[in-house]
This record gives sequence, structure tokens and C-alpha cells, in this order.
Amino acid sequence: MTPGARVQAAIELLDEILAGAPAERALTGWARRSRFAGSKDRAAVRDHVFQALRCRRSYACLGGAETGRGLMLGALRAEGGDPDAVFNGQGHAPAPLSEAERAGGAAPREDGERLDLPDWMLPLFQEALGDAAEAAALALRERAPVMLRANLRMKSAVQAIDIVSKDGIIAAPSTIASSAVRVSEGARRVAGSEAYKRGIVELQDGSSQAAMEALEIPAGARVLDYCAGGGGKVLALAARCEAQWFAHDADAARMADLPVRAGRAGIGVTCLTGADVAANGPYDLVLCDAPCSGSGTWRRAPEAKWRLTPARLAELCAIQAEILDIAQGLVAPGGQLAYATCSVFRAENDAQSAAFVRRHGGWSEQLRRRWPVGEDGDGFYLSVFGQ
Ligand SMILES: C[S@@+](CC[C@H](N)C(=O)[O-])C[C@H]1O[C@@H](n2cnc3c(N)ncnc32)[C@H](O)[C@@H]1O
Repeated sequence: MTPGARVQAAIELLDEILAGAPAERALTGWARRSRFAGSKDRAAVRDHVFQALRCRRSYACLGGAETGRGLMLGALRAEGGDPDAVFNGQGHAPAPLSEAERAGGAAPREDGERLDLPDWMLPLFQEALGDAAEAAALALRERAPVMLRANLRMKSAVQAIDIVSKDGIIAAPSTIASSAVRVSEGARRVAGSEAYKRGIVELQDGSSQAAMEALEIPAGARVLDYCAGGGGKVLALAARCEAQWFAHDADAARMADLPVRAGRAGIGVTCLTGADVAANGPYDLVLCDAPCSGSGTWRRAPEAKWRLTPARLAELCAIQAEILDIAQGLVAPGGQLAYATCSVFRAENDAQSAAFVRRHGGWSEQLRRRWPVGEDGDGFYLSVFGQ
């Protein structure tokens, strides 16, 4: 595909996404329909789409319209490219610019436009992050780093880097966590690499790795990952120490891949559903990696930034409180409860922790840490409560 044809494909996909289609589904459907597109074309189109979604508001200003065409025109103007070289109607390139398009578009002026945030969210960023709010919002406009977790049961980060290099993946250790490795080249080869297939590395954000390293696990403890999903957190914990590992998720289907991933990593995890969670308890540590807005991870999932509403945020906060209320009842006397989100919002983090302690007098907060949206990690929050 020519550069222009890739931009036209991104325009059509963005129109689908703006009309409500989930980005991943739209991209998969396009790839199936577009047999002519090679892997480099697919990657380039995906990059266009995700970058336009990260910067949807500012690109709409620059391009003069919140449409696929407006966003891609805005993207070209933001990059300082020559729009006429791409919008030239040749082959499968976008049609030439109209006079109105040529004259339209303006630099983003309002804070929400400049920072690519919905207006209602600006105060939430400021309330939670103060002087760091702007830097966080700007970081969410950039591509996320590709981070690997070295499975420390098998290899150190440095050894893992050497092994992945044989598959053409260039990576370096990160200071964010002892297991963390930052990929600079060959990210798309990770899933097919020997190191990945043998469980030596997993894809995992650096802040998640750091948060799991911050949890102290007594030898032989019984540990429950209560919101396990695909099991990223329990696998990170289990790579560090010997304990009995249990996983649960309200949506059991989300744990479907966990046994395979655990097997690859040489780790035994018991997946539990329904009444079995309490029947197998109590646990020395219950981790609640709760469902949240994901506001710390929006550079990876940028559509979520525009789809979140105040009502949904309130709903998520209520779910988080309910999860904590249930999970505390599963902790053994003297045990710990850990609460984590990949959000930066106070309502989901500090306020949620404080409200939990107010509701449950026997618990006190022993540790609170947060990770900013940074070079090697997403925004992440961790509270640990003890009795
Ligand atoms: C942030 S994700 C977990 C990610 C996972 N820990 C990982 O590292 O890949 C939150 C998970 O909580 C689950 N969940 C939602 N409501 C729940 C509830 N009431 N009880 C337990 N799990 C719940 C969701 O199905 C989702 O998989």
C-alpha cells in the first residue's frame, strides 16, 4: 500500500470507530477484508488509527472536523507534513482537499483541546495530580512503551534480553522493576519468539511489575488474585517467590488463557469460580486488581478516554467498593488486602482506599504507592491494608 492508501484506510476505520465500533474489532475486520495489506501495512494503519484516537480532540481542531478525514488531516498538520502530498486522490489515496478543508482547522486553544481530554475530566486530572496533571495528559497522547517481564524463576532481565535478541528483539533493562525490560526494536516479534513460547518473558507494563514487586509475600502464603483476568498479576507474583496461588474472576471466561500461561511459566495456579473462592479460603493475601477507568493506560486503549462518562466512572467506583467489601472477608486473621487500579483518578484510588478504611474499622492502610504515566510504565495505584 502507498502512504496515501494507508491514510485512506485509517480514515475509513476512524469513521467506523467514531460511529461506535470498538477499535480492535474494526481493525480486525479491515485486515480480514484487505488481503492485499501486508504486515507492514497493517502495522502502519493501526499506528495511524491509534495515534489519531490518542489525539482525537487536538487533531479534530487542526483538521477542522471530527471525522476520519478531519482527524488524519489534523495528524498530518500536527506532524508538519504536507497534506497535499497525501490527499492527492492518486491510486487509493484520499481525495484532494476541498477549499473549505484547506482553509479550515485551527490550533487547539482550550486546555481540553490541547491536552486531548474531555472537558469534564480536566478537574479530575488536576484534583488527582496537581502540577503533574498536564504532564500526565500529554504523556497519554504518546505511544506506550513495549515492556516485557522476565520470568525471574527462569532467567534474569539481562539473561532474557540476551535470549530475545536471538529473535531480533532489541531490549534493555528498566529501572522500574527488577524483572522489567523495555523493547526498542522488534516488538511485533515478541509473541512468536522462543523466549515468549518458553515462558521466559511475558508482555507486561512496567508499573504493574513494580507494584507486584512492592507486595511482600511470606513463604508458603496462600495468595488469591481476586480479579485475575488473564492472570498477569498472579503470574508476576508467582515468578518471585514460593506460595500457593489462587485466581478468581467474576467473568470466569477471562481466565481461559491462565492455565496455559502458567504452564509456560512453570507456575501452578488454581483457578476458582463461585462458592469455591470462599470454600478454599481464607487467604494470607487477597489482591484486588479492580476494574477501573483505565485512565493510566489510555495511550494503549485511547478510545476509552472518549467513551468514559461521569456515570460510568461512578458505577466503577461502586463496583470497586463492593469488591473490597467482599474481598476483605476472604483474608485470614493477620493477613493483608491489596487494592490496585491502573487509574490516576482520586475517586478510584485515594478516596476508595480512605472509604474502605472508614467502612471497615479493623483495617488500616499500611502502604500506598502510585506510579505516574511514564517512560517505562502506565499510571498505576496500589494500597495495602492490614488488620
Ligand atoms: C483490571 S482487570 C484485571 C487484570 C488482571 N489482573 C491482569 O493482570 O491481567 C479487572 C478484572 O476484574 C474482573 N471483575 C469485574 N468485576 C468483578 C467482581 N465483582 N469480582 C471479581 N472480579 C471482577 C473483570 O472481569 C476483569 O477481568
